[in-house]
Amino acid sequence: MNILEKIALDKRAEVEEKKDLIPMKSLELMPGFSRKCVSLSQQLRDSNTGIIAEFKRRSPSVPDLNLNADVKQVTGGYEKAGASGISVLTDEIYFGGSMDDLFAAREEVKIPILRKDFMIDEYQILESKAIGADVILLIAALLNKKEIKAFSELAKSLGMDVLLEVHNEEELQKSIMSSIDMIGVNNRNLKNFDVDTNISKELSEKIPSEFVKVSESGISSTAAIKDLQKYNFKGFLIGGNFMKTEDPGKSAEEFIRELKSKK
Ligand SMILES: O=C(O)c1ccccc1NCC(=O)[C@H](O)[C@H](O)COP(=O)(O)O
Repeated sequence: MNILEKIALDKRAEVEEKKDLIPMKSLELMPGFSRKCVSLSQQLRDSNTGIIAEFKRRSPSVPDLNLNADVKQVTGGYEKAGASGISVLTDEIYFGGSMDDLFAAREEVKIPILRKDFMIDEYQILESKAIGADVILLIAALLNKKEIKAFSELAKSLGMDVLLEVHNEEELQKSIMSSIDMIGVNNRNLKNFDVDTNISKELSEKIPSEFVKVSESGISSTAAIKDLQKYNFKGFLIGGNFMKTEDPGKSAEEFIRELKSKK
């Protein structure tokens, strides 16, 4: 069983438990439901930098990234740095995140927040809206075409944007549909954790132009972004490169300043 299959298995058990604790109907009474979402895809279209800065304490590939990081301090720093959006890991078992982290980030920032988790049930889409997310992530490797359609249409009906993540052409082909806003290419091979931004470049021309293209994982230099921009990528999801430092907000600020200064 690969790591993604393992995560999905645990996630199913977690979601079933949650459904008993907070029924779907109760989610609709939570504050996020009355909040109007801010569109990440629009922010990326309008930006010359397009950084989606991620808050994560640890991950399967880096188990001790920044275990004691303060979510408000980091996400506030990312917003001040000029990030177009923020990604918050809410998975607890593998990433040390929580719904409280996203809730706290929502209190701190105005820019769009992507809920980074492993969506396998409609319950999680409603939950994302309830806690104040603007965007959900759907991972094509975890879902069939029918699920991608149902989950993305539900998210759109709640006013959220949808970022659909692929790692190969087969996943891309099954995911092309009008309820998707952004297509993210994950440069990380989740079987062995190798990262290679050439995956983004190779898939770029196969992504129809109506979708905002996002390159995810393993980005650690402004030169890599300048290169990916030549392939029409507008969004760049960066986690470890910022979170491994003592002050991720400052690290993002220096990175974005350097990116802006490059022709
Ligand atoms: O990061 C991992 O080890 C990982 C393992 C299994 C599933 C997902 C994983 N990462 C989630 C992400 O998508 C990344 O956190 C995100 O793209 C940022 O990547 P990076 O800039 O390389 O930290």
